[in-house]
Amino acid sequence: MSSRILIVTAVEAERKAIEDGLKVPEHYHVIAGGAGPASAAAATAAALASNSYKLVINAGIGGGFPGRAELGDIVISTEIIQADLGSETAEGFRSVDELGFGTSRVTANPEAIQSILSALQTSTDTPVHCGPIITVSTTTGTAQTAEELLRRIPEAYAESMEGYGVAAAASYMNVPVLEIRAISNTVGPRNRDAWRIPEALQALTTASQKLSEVL
Ligand SMILES: O=C(O)c1cccc(C(=O)CC[C@H]2O[C@@H](n3cnc4c(=O)[nH]cnc43)[C@H](O)[C@@H]2O)c1
Repeated sequence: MSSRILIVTAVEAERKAIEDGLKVPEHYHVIAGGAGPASAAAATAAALASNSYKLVINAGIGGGFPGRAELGDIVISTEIIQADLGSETAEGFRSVDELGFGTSRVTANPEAIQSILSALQTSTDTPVHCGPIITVSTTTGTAQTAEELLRRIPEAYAESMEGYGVAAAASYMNVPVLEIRAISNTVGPRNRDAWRIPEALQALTTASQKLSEVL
């Protein structure tokens, strides 16, 4: 079995933040696969078709749900959920799972979660949370959408745009997967001036340093 880990980010700045923290870079392949679930799935599938990996990680900055994950915190996924994959009906949104023609959920690898969680909790002051991370094709920009997403997935901690794409490709190839997000902004009314991207990228580098000590 391969000993390498594939890490997929959306953009180059996230890729660099991860790579800057890695202790033994040759044990990892870090790619920026593009924004959104389709680009992320395509990039992950292409990487998995040409090499074998023991684990796939989707990593980057993300939105945190207020009261669950604050700016600069780290969230590790327990489940990766495409929150907008389904149908609108007269009774409201129904996921593909409820409608019976697919799944919008991938369970993250429990052993990898535990290893990363222990490494981060014992060695950094950064708060680390474990919970579902949702994937959306459109970044949430209103309180109404944030409420609707929490109605659909009450236990969500964070939001991103790539997790489910990466997870779907990894699951298809039977490779364990998880998602890690450093919180750059709050999920809710859009306020780009309040995004803390440099701080989130720094938290990502620290997390990458620590995870590369245990994976
Ligand atoms: O402008 C920059 O310097 C810069 C540096 C690093 C990353 C970015 C991005 O815009 C990354 C986009 C990426 O971030 C995720 N993200 C962040 N916040 C949210 C959110 O509230 N809801 C959904 N996704 C979010 C997402 O995965 C994007 O692909 C810019």
